[in-house]
Amino acid sequence: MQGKFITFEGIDGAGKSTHIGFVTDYLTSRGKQIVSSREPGGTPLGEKLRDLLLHEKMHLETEALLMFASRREHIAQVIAPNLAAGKWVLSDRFTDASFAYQSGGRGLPRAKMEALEAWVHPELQPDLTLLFDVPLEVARQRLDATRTLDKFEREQADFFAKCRAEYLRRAEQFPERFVVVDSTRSIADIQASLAQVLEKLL
Ligand SMILES: Nc1ncnc2c1ncn2[C@@H]1O[C@H](COP(=O)(O)OP(=O)(O)OP(=O)(O)O)[C@@H](O)[C@H]1O
Ligand SMILES: Cc1cn([C@H]2C[C@H](O)[C@@H](COP(=O)(O)O)O2)c(=O)[nH]c1=O
Repeated sequence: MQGKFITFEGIDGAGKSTHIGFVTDYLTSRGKQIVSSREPGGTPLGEKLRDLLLHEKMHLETEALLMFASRREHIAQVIAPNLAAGKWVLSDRFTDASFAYQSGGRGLPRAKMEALEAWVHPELQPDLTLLFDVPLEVARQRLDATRTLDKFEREQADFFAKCRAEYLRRAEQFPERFVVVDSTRSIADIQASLAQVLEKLL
């Protein structure tokens, strides 16, 4: 039987990476085999592209194309074969991030993103997308507290406002797969909600 595909989304600092370990443990305890991965990245070539994408300046369309190049490799090497083998694949970001960042944040016309999506994965969509949603100021405080910022994380508030708005628009467009998680709550509260969401998928 085909496994399920779960994606984790949100603006930088929203808290999505924090919960991937919890979801992995929860599903493992329910007998699922889990493969956890990320975008950009997830394969040796994808990780090289990630390094470029997070640290080099480039044309907006180059950025969008490299995101999808990394994704194509990720689907071919990790996502598709593992789903076919019955494993559950968790990905820290997928195509909704391209809509949020390259279209919403940077302004690439949505039609171009839709064309790339239709080319690279015409059949594949996540079974569940967890969108961790927080006001920009909360995300910014969490980031500042923890790390050296990359190219995206150094963007201004206006950029993240547009990314967040595009994420929320996607959630409205695809209510059958999106769950918007209020990520201002405590980690324990969020994980209690996640358990309820996951139960419905099992
Ligand atoms: N609900 C929460 N309450 C308080 N702190 C949180 C919460 N969720 C995450 N954090 C903290 O915020 C910081 C950022 O979290 P995390 O790395 O999960 O964010 P992220 O959305 O994955 O960011 P990025 O996309 O940049 O990797 C971490 O220090 C984490 O411990
Ligand atoms: C998949 C994808 C990612 N991005 C951006 C979003 C983040 O700022 C970085 C990845 O960093 P993270 O800490 O691992 O979340 O890349 C993007 O702009 N477009 C995409 O498609």
